Amino acid sequence: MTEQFNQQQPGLTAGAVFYLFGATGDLAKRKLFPALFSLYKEGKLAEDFAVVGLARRPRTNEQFRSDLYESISEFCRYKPTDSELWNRFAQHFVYMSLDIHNPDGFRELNKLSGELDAKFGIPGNRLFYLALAPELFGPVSFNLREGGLLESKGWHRLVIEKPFGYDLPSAQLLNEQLSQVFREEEIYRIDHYLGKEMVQNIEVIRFANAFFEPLWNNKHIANVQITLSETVGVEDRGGYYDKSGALRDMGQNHMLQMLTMIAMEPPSRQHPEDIRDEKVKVLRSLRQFASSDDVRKNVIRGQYAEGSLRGKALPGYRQEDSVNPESTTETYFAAKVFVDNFRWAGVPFYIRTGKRLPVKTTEVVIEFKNAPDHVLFSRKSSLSPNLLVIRVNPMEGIYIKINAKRPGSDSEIQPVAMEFCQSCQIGINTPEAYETLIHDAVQGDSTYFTRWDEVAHAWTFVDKIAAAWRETSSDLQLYPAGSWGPKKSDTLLGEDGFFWWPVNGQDEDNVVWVTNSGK
Ligand SMILES: NC(=O)C1=CN([C@@H]2O[C@H](COP(=O)(O)OP(=O)(O)OC[C@H]3O[C@@H](n4cnc5c(N)ncnc54)[C@H](OP(=O)(O)O)[C@@H]3O)[C@@H](O)[C@H]2O)C=CC1
Ligand SMILES: O=C1O[C@H](COP(=O)(O)O)[C@@H](O)[C@H](O)[C@H]1O
Repeated sequence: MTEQFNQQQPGLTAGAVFYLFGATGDLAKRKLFPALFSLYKEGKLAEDFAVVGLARRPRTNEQFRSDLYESISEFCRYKPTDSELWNRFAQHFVYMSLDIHNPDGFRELNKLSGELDAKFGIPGNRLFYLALAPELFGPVSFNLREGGLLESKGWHRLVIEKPFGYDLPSAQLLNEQLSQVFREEEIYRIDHYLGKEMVQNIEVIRFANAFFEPLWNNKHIANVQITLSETVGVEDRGGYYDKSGALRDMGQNHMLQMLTMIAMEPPSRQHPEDIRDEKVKVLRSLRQFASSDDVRKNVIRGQYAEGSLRGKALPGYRQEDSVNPESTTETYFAAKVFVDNFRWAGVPFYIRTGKRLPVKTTEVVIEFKNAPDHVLFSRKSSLSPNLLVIRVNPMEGIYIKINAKRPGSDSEIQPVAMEFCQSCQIGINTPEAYETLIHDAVQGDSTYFTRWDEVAHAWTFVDKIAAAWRETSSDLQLYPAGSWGPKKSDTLLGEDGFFWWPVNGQDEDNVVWVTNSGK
């Protein structure tokens, strides 16, 4: 059956069996179960679905449903207080103990699937969600085929979690394995940042506003700043993180994806492939670092040492569980990146991410070039650049900074901020990224999933940095936990005459706040 983007029934899901591999894991508990409940509660999941939880440890259906209840009570934006709704929802869930390496188990799973199709009136549609360690992605795919699970009449889709490889060669190997079983259009590679409301909003802000769209180029934009800062350390993921580091964990995927959304050309149609084609063009236009020196000059890396945040003492990265006490893995990086195409020639994109920074925030700042210093303005004050700030997370909204006359003064200019806080207005009703993405996958809409060529181009870019870093770790800077990372990342902008604009949560002086609520 040819995979198609289902545009006929927006909002409604075609019935499917969801196979949740890794059903006893952290991701299922914190994100996937809550997402399914929210979709059900909002009527985006009809009654013709079933979920099979799969992992090795034994669980009865009752135990599994009780795990489900706990997870939803703790992590979902809706609570399971309506017992009739809860019971209806829970009866769609069953559990089967299965080791990925056991082909007989997959044949049994196929039998169970037929029973679920019949019970819930499902037309053979199958969505395989792999919330598993990446080395299991290949074996699961082969066993799905061997077990006969891909022989049903309906569609078959594979949703896979990051990381998609460790570098380009390992990603290629993984892709070759998956391609032996699934076609590219059946593979949905998750990048949960693409499911975030404000990341999806970037396209609308850019293309639906007459006062941004004409200015969106190197004639008017001085620089772009993308910050993904976290207050948490590595928590209990030290084993994974120590092999990955910030560049692979956040840079290769979330940061480059956000950059493509900012920099891409308008797609010719609102179709997944057209949008992804435009994103690929941006990735292809990224200026590759020419040498290891070039990397060291333009990419700053750091690792948190002991420090404190809001009065709480924090350990250094090397003291964290499952981390090598002599580790040189970066928990922070900042880079100056160029998109070498006609629109963006000469505009620096500064990107940074780090753990144990003072504030949890994801923001994009578009800094516009100043208007000419007019004789009227230059006497009493200098102009501050206009800013458009897209706040992605945890606060969602838009903030614009413009210049206005200081009331009562002659021609004194002051910066004035206007803010639209989406999350303040919509509150808990903002869908979680995983809800949006699961819904899209069931609909067959792959717009906000990463296509293989995007992944490959992103690895090509990142591998050059990683290779330079492997040569020596002498450029790794330690920064105290709770600080804004290595001082050298300020120099990255300073040498171009710019600085990191304060993000939400940092104080900004001399700004008058005019919010959408008028307060
Ligand atoms: N947790 C998170 O916040 C995020 C996770 N991810 C990605 O999601 C994936 C899952 O992560 P996470 O949930 O944290 O991992 P966990 O280690 O918490 O869970 C792993 C799951 O895999 C199951 N499992 C392991 N080996 C086998 C096997 N041989 N056969 C069957 N099941 C097996 C485990 O169950 P059992 O032991 O019972 O078999 C468990 O349910 C990873 O790829 C991770 O990188 C991505 C972004 C965020
Ligand atoms: O993918 C990942 O993202 C989280 C940050 O996600 P957010 O939605 O909370 O901003 C990060 O903590 C984790 O290390 C990384 O694997």
